[in-house]
Amino acid sequence: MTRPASNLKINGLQFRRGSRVVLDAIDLQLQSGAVTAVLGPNGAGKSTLLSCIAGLLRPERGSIELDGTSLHSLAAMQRARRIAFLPQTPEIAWAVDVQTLVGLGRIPFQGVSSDEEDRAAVARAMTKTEVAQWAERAVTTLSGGERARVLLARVLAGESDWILADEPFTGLDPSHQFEAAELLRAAADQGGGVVLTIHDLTLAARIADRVIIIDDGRIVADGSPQEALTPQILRDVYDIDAQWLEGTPPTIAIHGRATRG
Ligand SMILES: Nc1ncnc2c1ncn2[C@@H]1O[C@H](COP(=O)(O)OP(=O)(O)OP(=O)(O)O)[C@@H](O)[C@H]1O
Repeated sequence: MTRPASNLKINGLQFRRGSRVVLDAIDLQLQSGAVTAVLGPNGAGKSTLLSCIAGLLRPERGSIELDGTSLHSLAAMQRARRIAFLPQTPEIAWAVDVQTLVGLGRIPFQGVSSDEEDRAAVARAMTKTEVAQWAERAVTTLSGGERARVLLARVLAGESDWILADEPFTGLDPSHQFEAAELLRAAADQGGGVVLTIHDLTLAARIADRVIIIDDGRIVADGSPQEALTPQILRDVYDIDAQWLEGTPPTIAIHGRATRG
């Protein structure tokens, strides 16, 4: 099943925390059918950008449009049906079972889809992420990585046009990182839009069609992984010496902190 094309258009976005400008002059057009990876140092503004695009934070300046409609003119539930958000450190305060937690991904569809459709979407998401085995278990009894897969299942259960995922691979072992990456890739291949933040350069290069690098609240690189993750940009942004290694697929070797001459 392929979805109709969708786009997110961000113009002149500025977001402040108190007097501090955390994001500035962000202009971006995001197209569905692709995986966009947002990278940058700690505190650069990546999570803030995703929260703005999800409609959870309201920027002081600029506009965000979803298919030509201002994001903030949409009702919260309407927005949530189109854009699913996986936060970086989701709090799970209560011992809800896995199936119920994944079902929370269907809340925006209450009154819109049938119980049967909701159950089927939850089952699909749990199968894809291989969490069905824990359906009855309290989420609080799962390991960090197991919980990360359940949270990914919750986002997939929404079957929304867009998935915004803030560091979705954190805490996952290498095999499950690839599995999660493949699930997000598949969502994009089926016409969905995927925007994720990530710190792993090689995984970003492998999974993303487009890489956006943010430094100190501004976009400093935007292009294919080869265009955006150049040794010079990596040196400027992260202060590291890194190089691309030939291979299938290519990888990025980090030699260490940049040596200053
Ligand atoms: N609730 C908050 N109150 C005040 N400042 C905040 C708040 N949340 C984030 N910030 C600040 O805004 C800046 C951008 O934070 P953000 O979480 O967007 O960075 P990030 O690029 O996602 O970082 P990381 O890679 O460490 O997750 C940081 O300097 C951070 O300290």
